[in-house]
Amino acid sequence: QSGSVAANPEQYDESYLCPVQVGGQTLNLDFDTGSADLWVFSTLTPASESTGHAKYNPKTSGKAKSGYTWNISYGDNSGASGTVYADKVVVGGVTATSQAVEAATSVSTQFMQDTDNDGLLGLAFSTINTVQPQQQTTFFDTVKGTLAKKLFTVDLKAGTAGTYDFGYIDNSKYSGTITYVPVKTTNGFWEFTAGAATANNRSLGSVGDAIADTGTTLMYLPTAVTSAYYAQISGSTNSADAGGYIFPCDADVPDFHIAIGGKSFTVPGEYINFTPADNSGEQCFGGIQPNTGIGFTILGDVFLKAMFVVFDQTTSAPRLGFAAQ
Ligand SMILES: C[C@H](Cc1ccc(C(C)(C)C)cc1)[C@H](NN)c1nnnn1Cc1ccc2c(c1)OCO2
Repeated sequence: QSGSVAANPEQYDESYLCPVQVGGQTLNLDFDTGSADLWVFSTLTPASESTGHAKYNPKTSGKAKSGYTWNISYGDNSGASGTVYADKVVVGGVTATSQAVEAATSVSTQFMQDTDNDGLLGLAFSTINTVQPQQQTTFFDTVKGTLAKKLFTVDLKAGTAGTYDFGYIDNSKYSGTITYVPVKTTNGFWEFTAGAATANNRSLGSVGDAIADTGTTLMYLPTAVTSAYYAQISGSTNSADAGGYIFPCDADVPDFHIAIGGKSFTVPGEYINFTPADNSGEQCFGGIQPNTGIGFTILGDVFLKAMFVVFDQTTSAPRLGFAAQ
């Protein structure tokens, strides 16, 4: 089988939500290549924590996996936990007849507050799934064997709907050729080595080991690369108040170029002029921030929305394919 689902951006492209049928109920989920749990707001989530969210009702067709629990905490200190059901999950027509659906019985305030978000659908490697006593497979791993090709592609866009395609590569969605690089799976992420970064024809240094993470909004780069980039924007500062680098909204924000597999890819400066940093709208928050304290270099949505990316498990060695949109 194969299929395609829309990826709808929230305001400022903070995250992208995709309609998914879970036990026959449609929920808008944040597809996350940087985590491996499919969890949803549910009728088991206290009303005080779930107003405004679509909820999964396991009573309709879910089969309880008794004694199974899950508990996830994300790098931004948000998190959720709950119990586990097996149910039918359909994404863009691709059907998992019995997928582990992790029903939330508790969610952190960040999730309560984002009422567009009805849960996450993890697309990292199942080795980092949090279900106990027995780890469960991601949606992709559950359906992989039934897909025309064991891959999915990600085509996020700036300020408009993109797509996640499962089982095929749509050649109309990218320009030029796809450049493939090997993936290191030991940490459970789609982790690869990126190369030299430049802006205004000046070297910013090497980006190095990085993860392709659709669930992260921004790019979190090595501090040396980040400071070298902002040295090119007059008036930019790393503001503890704002929580990162900001600059005058009318600044000339240079394009960011990154070498992957020997090819150069461009993130337009306008994607890096990310959002107003304050109500005055005078200062703007950068789409590139330092990876301090995160432990990984993360190429999130600001990077991904300039690219067409193939998450490929067609061979025993997973790989990532990159092309310009
Ligand atoms: C943060 C997301 C996971 C998430 C998504 C959405 C949300 C809200 C809907 C409530 C807005 C919270 C959480 C990411 N996914 N791979 C993730 N999950 N675990 N680590 N990361 C990457 C990281 C780690 C640390 C960081 C960060 C990023 O941004 C700022 O500091």
